Parts: sequence; C-alpha cells; structure tokens
Amino acid sequence: MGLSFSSFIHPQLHPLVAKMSLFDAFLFCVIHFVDKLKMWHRFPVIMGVSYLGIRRYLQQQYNLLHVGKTIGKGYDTKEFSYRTPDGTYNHPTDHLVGSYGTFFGRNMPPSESVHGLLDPNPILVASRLLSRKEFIDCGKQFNMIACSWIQLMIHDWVDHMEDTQQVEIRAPEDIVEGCPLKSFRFFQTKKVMTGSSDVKTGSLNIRTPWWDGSVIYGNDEGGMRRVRTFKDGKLIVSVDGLLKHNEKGVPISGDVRNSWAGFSLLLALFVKEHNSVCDMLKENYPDFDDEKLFCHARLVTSAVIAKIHTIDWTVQLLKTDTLKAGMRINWYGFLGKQVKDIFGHILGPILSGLVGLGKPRDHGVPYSFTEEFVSVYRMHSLLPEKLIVRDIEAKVDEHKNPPIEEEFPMEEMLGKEGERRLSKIGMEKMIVSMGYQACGALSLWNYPNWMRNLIPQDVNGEDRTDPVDMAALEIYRDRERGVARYNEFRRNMFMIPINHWDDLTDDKEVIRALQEVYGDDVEKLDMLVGLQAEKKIKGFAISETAFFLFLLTASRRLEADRFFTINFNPQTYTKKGMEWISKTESLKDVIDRHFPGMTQKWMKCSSAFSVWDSAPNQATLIPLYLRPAP
Ligand code: HEM
Repeated sequence: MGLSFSSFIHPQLHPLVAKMSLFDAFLFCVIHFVDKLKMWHRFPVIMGVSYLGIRRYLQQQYNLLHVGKTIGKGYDTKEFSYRTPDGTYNHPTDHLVGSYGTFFGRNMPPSESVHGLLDPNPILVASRLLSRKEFIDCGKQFNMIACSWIQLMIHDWVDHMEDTQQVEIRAPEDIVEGCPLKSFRFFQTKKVMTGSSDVKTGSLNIRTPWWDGSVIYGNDEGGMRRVRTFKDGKLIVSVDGLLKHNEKGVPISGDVRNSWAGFSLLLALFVKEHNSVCDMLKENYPDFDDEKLFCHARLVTSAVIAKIHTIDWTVQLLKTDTLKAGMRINWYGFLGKQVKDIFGHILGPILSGLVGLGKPRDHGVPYSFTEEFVSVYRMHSLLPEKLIVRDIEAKVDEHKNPPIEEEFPMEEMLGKEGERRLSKIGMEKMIVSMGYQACGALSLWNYPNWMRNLIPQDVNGEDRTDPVDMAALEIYRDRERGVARYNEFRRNMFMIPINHWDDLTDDKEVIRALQEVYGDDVEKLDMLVGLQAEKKIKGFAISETAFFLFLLTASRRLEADRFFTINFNPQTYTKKGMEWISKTESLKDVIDRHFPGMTQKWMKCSSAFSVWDSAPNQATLIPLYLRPAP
C-alpha cells in the first residue's frame, strides 16, 4: 500500500479535514500521527504540552458552535467593574452573553444518530452496564472532598431549564424484576427555538455559566439578596460555621438543588472564605461600604475557586507531570509563578498564562457551556454508597488514621435530612472524614444504587414527588439533547473512532456486556457508557475522550471572562485582593486559613483532594519553575 494522504488519515475523518485551511490540516496531521501512536501522555513534558496546545488550538477553531442569536447591547465596561448577580455585563460588547437563561452552546452539530430515544432502552443500559455491583473506589487519588468539589463547580456553571411536560420511561418486560423502578416520570428538557438556521432548537442554562461563584451568590438579584447580611459585605452564616437554614430547613445559599451534606459543607467553607476576605478588605480599605466590600469579596473568592480548580483539583484528576505543568501554564504561563509575579501578563498567553491577559478571547463564539460539556461531567459514579465519619477526638498515634466512628447510607445525607446530620457531625469532623474517604471510580458497574431510586429536588431545594432512575435518566438526557453518541463524538473531536469493542477496552467481561446491550453496532454506544468503558491513561481518573473536551473548556472559562483577563488587576480586585489570590495555591491553603492545624495534624498527602493518608507527591519530572511551592 502506498503512503498516500488517504491511507494515513482515518477514512471517517476525511470530511472534517476537507473543511480545514492548509495550515490547520497540517496541524491535524501532526496530532493524528501522535494519536495513532497512542502515547502522547508518555512524551517528555514539553512535547506532551505542545501536543495538547496544538489539539486545543484546533478544537478552538472547529469545536465551538454558537447556539441562538446574539441579542444583547453594547455598554461601557468601566461602568460595570464587578460581577453582576445574573452574569450580565461580562462579555465586552454584548451585555447578555453568559447571563442567566441563555442558550447552551455546542461543540459539534446535534447528533445525526439514526437510533431513537429509547434504542436501546435506557433502563436496560443502566441495569446491564451502569448499576453498581460492588463499590469500586478510585484508589488514593481522589477523596470525597474532590467529589463534592466538582458538584460545587457544576452547580456554579450549569443546569438545564425543564419543560412542564412529563414523560415516562418503562423497563423492558424481561428485566423488570431486577430494576429498582419499573418505570419513572420526569420533566423533559425545555426546547427553545433559537431563531438561527444552523442549530434550530436549543436548551437554556438556569445557572450563570461564568466562573462567578453563583453557587454561593445565586443566579439573579433575588438569589443574591437572600444570601447577604448587608453588613460589611458579608454573607449569612450559622453560629456553628455551617449554612443557616430558612424556616423550611432549606439552606440559605446561592444554590440548594440536589444538595447533600458534603456539598453543603464546601459551600459553608467558601462562605467563611468570603467573610474573611471582607474582614481583610475592611481593615485595609476602611472607606469601603457594604456594597463595595461585597462586590470585591465576590471577585476575590470566585478567583480563588477558579485557581484551586485549575492548579489543584484538575491536577489530582489528571495526575501526570504533563497535566500538572499544563494546568500551571494555563494560570501562570510557561515561565511560572515567580516570573508572572514580577512581570504580570506582559509576556503573552504562552509565557504568562491566560489569567490577566489583555482582551478576553472567545474565538469568535460567544461564551457559554455546551451540551457536550454537561455530558462529560456526568460523574455520579464518584458518589459512594455510604459516608464514613471519623472520630477526630480519639487519641491516636502520630501515624495512625482517625478511627471510624459511624457510617451513614448516602440517602440519609441528602437534602434536609443531610443538613440535620451535618449539624450534628460538625464542620471539622466532616472535613477530615471526607478527606479520609476515597470516592468512587468513573467506571462501568459503579453507578450508585441509591441514585436509581432518587427523589430529585426542585430549584427551591424541595423534594419532588416522583422518584427517578438517575442512571437511566442520564442516558436519556444525552439522547434527548442531541448529544452525539460516543463514536460520533470522537469523530467530531478529531479522535480516531472505534471499529470494534476491543478498540475501546481489553476487558473481556465489558466487551461481552456491551455486545449484549448494543450488539455489534459500535455507533449505538452511548456517551456515558463509552467514557466509563474506555481504557484509562495511567494517572487519569477520567477517559481521554472526556479529557480532550476538558482541555478546550478549561481554558475557555478563563480566557473568555473579562474578570480573569483584562480586568484581573489591582484596579478591579484591589491590591490586597490580588495578594490574597496570589498566596492561595490550593484548597489546603483555604482549610489552613479557617482551621489552623487541621491539615498539619491529619493530612499526610500534598493535596486536600487526595485521600489524606496517602503519601505526598513524589519527585516529578516537571521543570522546577513550574512546580508548586513546597
Ligand atoms: C448527592 C449528590 C448528588 C445528587 C443528589 C445529584 C442529583 C442530580 C439530579 C437529580 C440531577 C438532574 C437530573 C436530570 O433531571 O437530568 C443532576 C444533574 C447533574 N449532576 Fe448531579 N447529583 C449529585 C452529585 C453530582 C456530582 C458529584 C456530580 C459530578 C460532576 C454531578 C454532576 C451532574 C451533572 C453534570 C448534571 C447535569 C446537569 C444538567 O442537566 O444541566 N452531580 N444531579
């Protein structure tokens, strides 16, 4: 066989390459060659980071689709120097971009799958491929704090508006016996005409997509007013340091939907953080009134969250030297923190990082989260069956773990009941307990059983009446929203599609189960199932397929936001506010601030997101200047 272009490029990828400029097609050939070798993650750090840089560039060009029309107005950014309650006035020329109730974008056109919404039946997929047989933990890499953290981020970023129409899914006759719910009813995702001819209908996001801490501060004026004390910029908090509750027992917080004790705990921690920032600002800027203190503290706290997510949480999720370097480059640039602290962002995005850059960049597509992004973040398998509470008062030898005091089924840690239990456990004990508990692995047969018969909550944190089978519902949701199935998704992301089940995994048991549900038709494979069945890169808690979408979105969240780019400066944040962000490198720093001595006593590892009795990070191959401070 001759070495022609068409023999080099996977045949199903040809049509995509045909749309590219010559330069982009060349770059595509480079990444395609590397993908064929299946070893970019084993490259030396600089080569690995370069490969990811090229991939990200291509995805920025071809994997961003705008949904809906741009309808906002222009304005003078100088008149809006703070984040607004509903996310308006962030995009520099259109005040509505990224605000409450705007369209989800897309990374690729709506699915062209010929398979219907019930093909195969979602309850069958859930029962045969997702349902947890026995809890599989994800080793020492990720703990329950990490699991709750990502729920916190999801509740900051996305939630689909529902329709008033309910639909029902019924289990197929032959498997009905083993299903927790024989059928379940739920509200459809609301479909709205976009007014554009490219993507005709879309769905709306009822959380502001900016990384603006809306999970703490609410998504509109009413939500924001609910959480404020209107004194010294501070937020409402209970005397025990946890969230205060309204008369119905629902926590007073920016987001209260589908909450559980671990999620509520992190919210309370960041309310503390906000209030401490207010104290610091008041001390340094005594003429600031309540409004100014609140708005500055919100900016600082949101940036602290974004920074922790970028250079701490993500690094634990994708535990390789390449990603550790890559994520620090996103924040600090190639030259690292010390150089950035001296020169700021004047050396450009590659050398100085995305944060603090000149103009926000959206690559020609107004900022939003995408339907596909929501799908790759379907990570409910991180949740265990029970929460293990530790006794932190017990006398233990220096090298021993705090003993187990009690175990609670997760169902008892949800909603109002979870709030009551959390008050009894208390903040410190809960942090240490979650630190010591590994979360679930993102793999097949690890979907929490209690979620297959779950009463979901409405936006007010109140229980609904109809239970749902979440595992089945998630399969249906992706199909309903036109999210590509696994292989179509890979093609659109310039990844080599699978031809046979053994391209996906070499686990024979998995292959047998996939065949039982999908036959030999690899095109039928649902996204969620594919992501969990895929053989993982060593050190990655998620699949490579999901990671490539993260790669695109992780930088977009920062570079499209003017408060992380042109307005990330002392004029907007205050000098002391910038110092606060600069000195915070990890969640551990936040915990240390509010609970001095806790991590020193209980945490053996380097990151608060790893299981706390695991060893500190070993020496690494990443250049010295890109490593976190010891
Ligand atoms: C006790 C903890 C949790 C509960 C009770 C819970 C419950 C729910 C429920 C009821 C939905 C809506 C389902 C639907 O109607 O489509 C949902 C959506 C979702 N959850 Fe969770 N969840 C929890 C934790 C998590 C965690 C740890 C993650 C990790 C990333 C996560 C990610 C998501 C995502 C991405 C969605 C889709 C949002 C959307 O449709 O816009 N959840 N969850």
